[in-house]
Amino acid sequence: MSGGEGPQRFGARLAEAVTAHGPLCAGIDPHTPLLAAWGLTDDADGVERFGRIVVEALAEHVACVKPQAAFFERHGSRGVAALERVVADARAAGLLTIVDAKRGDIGSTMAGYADAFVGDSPLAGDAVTVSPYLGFGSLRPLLDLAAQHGRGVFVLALTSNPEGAAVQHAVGADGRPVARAVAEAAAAENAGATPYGDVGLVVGATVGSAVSDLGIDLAAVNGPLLAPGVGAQGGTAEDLRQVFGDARRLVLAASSREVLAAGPSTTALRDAARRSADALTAALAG
Ligand SMILES: O=c1ccn([C@@H]2O[C@H](COP(=O)(O)O)[C@@H](O)[C@H]2O)c(=O)[nH]1
Repeated sequence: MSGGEGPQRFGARLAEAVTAHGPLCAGIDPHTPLLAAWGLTDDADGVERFGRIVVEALAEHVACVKPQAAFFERHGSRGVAALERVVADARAAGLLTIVDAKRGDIGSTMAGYADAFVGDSPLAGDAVTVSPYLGFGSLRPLLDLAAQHGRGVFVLALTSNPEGAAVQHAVGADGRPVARAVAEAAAAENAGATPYGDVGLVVGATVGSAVSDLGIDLAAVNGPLLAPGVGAQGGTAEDLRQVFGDARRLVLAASSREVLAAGPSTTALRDAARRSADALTAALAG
């Protein structure tokens, strides 16, 4: 979608936000111990308050936020309504939102997830995470609706957890490692887009040498590379340079618990996020 024909594309909006605020996507993960530490109840009201505090603290200070849908869904319909209000709050504050929902299903059901997460539903943020492990092609309805609405999609490629390798490093029938096939499919979606396309990948900060070992050309993806695992999972800003190499200009690092541990003070949250964004900017520069 080019300028003037519809909503500004996600890739363009994200690139602008990263230029303004640095490559940090702050997670909104209201874990039970964090809710307790913040003096909040472990229910729908607590997770909503938690999310809205993060939005208030970080709007105009970070490129985007990533609410983790699981922590809202665990409180049922009231939790889902809380997530909707956090997404609305972020939008009103001008903060980009990636809803980390990791949906994936057969194509016909994917159309339902598309309506929920990249269509007109109140659950739709600026982008959503999805799983390609029912086949990249099964994502088609969601990829198409996201493009129509100027929204983004982050496809799991090399996840930050150690168990992911058993599936993602496996070599498929066509001789390509599964994660490389996912990366090449994302690249095809983004061909020709500037500054980059709307279909990103999830590649953990903790994956070590997997990108080069599997022969994955991340720069060719030409889409944002969401890198969770910085902070609580042991990944560092310096690791990102090693993992992403020439593709580092595409990196959007995700960090949740490390930043959230500074709350509930909005000033302390903001300071923690700024420190993290500055370290990431420095590590990824040049
Ligand atoms: O490969 C992945 C994909 C997603 N995540 C999510 O990111 C955050 C990480 O939280 P931290 O507190 O910074 O560890 C969380 O919501 C995960 O579900 C990931 O970690 N790895």
